[in-house]
Amino acid sequence: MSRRLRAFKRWMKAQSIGVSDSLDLVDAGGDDGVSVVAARDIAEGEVVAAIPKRACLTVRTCAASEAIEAAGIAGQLGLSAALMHERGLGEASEWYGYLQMLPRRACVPLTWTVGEVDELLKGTELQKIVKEDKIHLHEDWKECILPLIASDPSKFNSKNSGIEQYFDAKSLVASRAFEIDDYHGYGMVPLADLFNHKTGAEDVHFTSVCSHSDSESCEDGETGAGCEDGETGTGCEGETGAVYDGVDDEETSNTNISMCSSDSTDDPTVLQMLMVKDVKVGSEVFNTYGSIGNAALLHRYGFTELDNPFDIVNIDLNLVLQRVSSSVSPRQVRVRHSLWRKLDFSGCVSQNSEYFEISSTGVPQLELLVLLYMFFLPEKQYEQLNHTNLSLEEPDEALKAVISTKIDTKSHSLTLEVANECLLSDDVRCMLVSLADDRERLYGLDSLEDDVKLLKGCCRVRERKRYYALLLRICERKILEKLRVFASDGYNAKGKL
Ligand SMILES: C[S@@+](CC[C@H](N)C(=O)[O-])C[C@H]1O[C@@H](n2cnc3c(N)ncnc32)[C@H](O)[C@@H]1O
Repeated sequence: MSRRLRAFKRWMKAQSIGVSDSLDLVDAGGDDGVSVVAARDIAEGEVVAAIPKRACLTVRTCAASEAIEAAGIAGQLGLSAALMHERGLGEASEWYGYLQMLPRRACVPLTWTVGEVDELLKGTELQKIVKEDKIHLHEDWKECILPLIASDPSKFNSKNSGIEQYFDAKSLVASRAFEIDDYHGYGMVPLADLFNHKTGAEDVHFTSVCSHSDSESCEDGETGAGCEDGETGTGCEGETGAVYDGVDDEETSNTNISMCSSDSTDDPTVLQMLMVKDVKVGSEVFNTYGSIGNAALLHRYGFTELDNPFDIVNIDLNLVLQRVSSSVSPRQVRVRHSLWRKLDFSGCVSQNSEYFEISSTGVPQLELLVLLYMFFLPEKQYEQLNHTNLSLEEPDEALKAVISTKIDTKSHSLTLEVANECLLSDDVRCMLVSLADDRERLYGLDSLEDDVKLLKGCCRVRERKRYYALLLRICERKILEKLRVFASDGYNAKGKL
């Protein structure tokens, strides 16, 4: 066992953090860090860890609580300030045994250089987003952390709370923090943050009994879940007393907990890790950070997964308008785009850009199909649609109106399949293929095959950034391939209508 793990176990024991003897903590070092492995067969329903909330590092529990609260900083920003301050205290921090286990920073794109972002994330949606994040974080630091330094230089200074330290802390908070309850808000939860992620196949859930509810258990199970400006509430004042006593005297062994089912405690001052599946001895025990695509996984946690069913590719609205302009007149693009909006259709909107999602199976967002369909609608049907009186409060009213330019919607029940088939005119299918090509060109000159070859020669441990960025590109490009198949399958499906 590594020295840092031994120190962490001693610290957990002192904090009355209970760990079941069914869990082994394994330290691989480097960016892979620690993982949790089953030391024996574990049964669904077992509580494998119990963590008093007061052992979590939050704005409420940290030594600089007053200064941070007086500055009105909450959410992830407040927690980042708390983390920076505790790290600055070194061995004097109450959380030193925990903090010495953490990497200096998480290997997330936010902490990559701009050069690395431009090279490794070229063509992916993250390239722009991460550069914007960097700018926003600089602003946050100037607007919130600099005044904190000015307000209490005994606690915050440029050495523990400089811009570098802020990026380090923010990357750790984003990739490891949990939402604890209304009172604590976000927190670093020792032990719970050692479980790695597996999409849709987790073994364990993080559970917290809500501070404002007597009976409900609020299951979150996601690290880094929630938004930047999440606020801490003021409901329940401090918790008292140790809850679980370690029963093992050996300094390097787990602080065993004896309870074995979720019924054993409904103590609102304690967080639990509850098994939701049987796990065999020797297997890794996984948590889930949520059902999210690879770009989101890389953005927040610094890794990606092959065959992630929640993976998506985005196609920007501007790219669509540009591509369509090569086939229809600028006036037609403008007028029909505007009718699409009037009918209350829109893409997804994030950070000043509007885009359409293509699912992991290559199926485009319905709104994109509607838009493309409308661009190529013959003038007569377009005029009919333009003059239809619609009550947009009715669900699917606008979609029905669009579809009724092709089929009699009264004699067809409007399923997604029917809608897809109707909207997939020859022009739409051609456009989808062209859009897949346009989107693919953003990755540069290397082909998908080149990327696959590069990945084969890339070491995940030594070249972590390149490896996961390549995997993201490859997965996105495979989705674009599936989009092309979706577009051509439309030919076969056409006869069915
Ligand atoms: C909450 S921590 C999990 C524990 C972490 N392994 C450690 O050493 O502390 C989250 C980080 O673990 C790593 N991680 C978690 N799940 C992973 C996975 N499935 N593949 C690769 N890295 C993973 C990522 O670096 C992520 O930012």
